[in-house]
Amino acid sequence: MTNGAFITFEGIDGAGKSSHIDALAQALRAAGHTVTLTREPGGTPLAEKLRGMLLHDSMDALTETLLVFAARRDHLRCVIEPALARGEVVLCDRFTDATFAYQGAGRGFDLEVLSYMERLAQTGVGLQPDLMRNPDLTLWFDVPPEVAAQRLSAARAPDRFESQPVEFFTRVARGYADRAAGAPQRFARIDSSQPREQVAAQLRAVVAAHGWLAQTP
Ligand SMILES: Nc1ncnc2c1ncn2[C@@H]1O[C@H](COP(=O)(O)OP(=O)(O)O)[C@@H](O)[C@H]1O
Ligand SMILES: Cc1cn([C@H]2C[C@H](O)[C@@H](COP(=O)(O)OP(=O)(O)O)O2)c(=O)[nH]c1=O
Repeated sequence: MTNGAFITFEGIDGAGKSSHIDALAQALRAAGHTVTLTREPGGTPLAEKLRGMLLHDSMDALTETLLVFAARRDHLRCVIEPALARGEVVLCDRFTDATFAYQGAGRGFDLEVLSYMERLAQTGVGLQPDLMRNPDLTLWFDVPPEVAAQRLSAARAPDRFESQPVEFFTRVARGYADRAAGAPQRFARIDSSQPREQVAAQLRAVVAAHGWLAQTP
């Protein structure tokens, strides 16, 4: 058994995840936790190579899904499970909810096949052979797609996913909402259309409510 915690960050591109993950890692470290900060697709040398292909090379939805799960399996085996076994807090920028949202809802890939692949990729990698690894908490940055698009257009050159039209992100956002409805105990919705300071305060309050940070008065 492990005392570690697996916390994932999710949301459409431009929702504001990356703006908060470092600060949360710092707060957790200040509270005495050892934190592994990582991301998907990526987090290992192999998975980072796959990330490069996923973000820049054109491919069909099945190829995309296979690469995403291959990267995830390697990441779980080499980084996430060992960190959790050491009792660390793992903060991961995206995980399987992104696959259901982007490949499933966004690109229309079969959700039942995704569920099967999820089970296959996330089982038998840790100390408990029968356990299917899932996040303990998913921080879902929810923002209207139009707001996210506006933020992104001001921020950076788009990759293959970010250059999709706003209708794609409307489907992706719906995919996240469906995943959240299916696992309400695991998901915490962060209203990411708020100003940055309020988003940070809400985030901190959620993590504190789970006992990983002190409650602020
Ligand atoms: N609450 C916010 N209000 C306004 N702009 C924000 C907010 N949070 C993030 N941004 C800006 O929006 C852009 C996308 O944020 P980012 O954290 O990179 O999103 P993500 O990692 O979810 O794609 C960045 O330019 C960032 O500075
Ligand atoms: C994990 C994952 C990410 N993605 C996509 C979503 C993002 O557009 C992209 C990379 O995610 P991200 O790390 O959020 O990129 P950035 O920090 O540049 O915003 O990969 C999927 O399509 N499926 C997945 O399973």
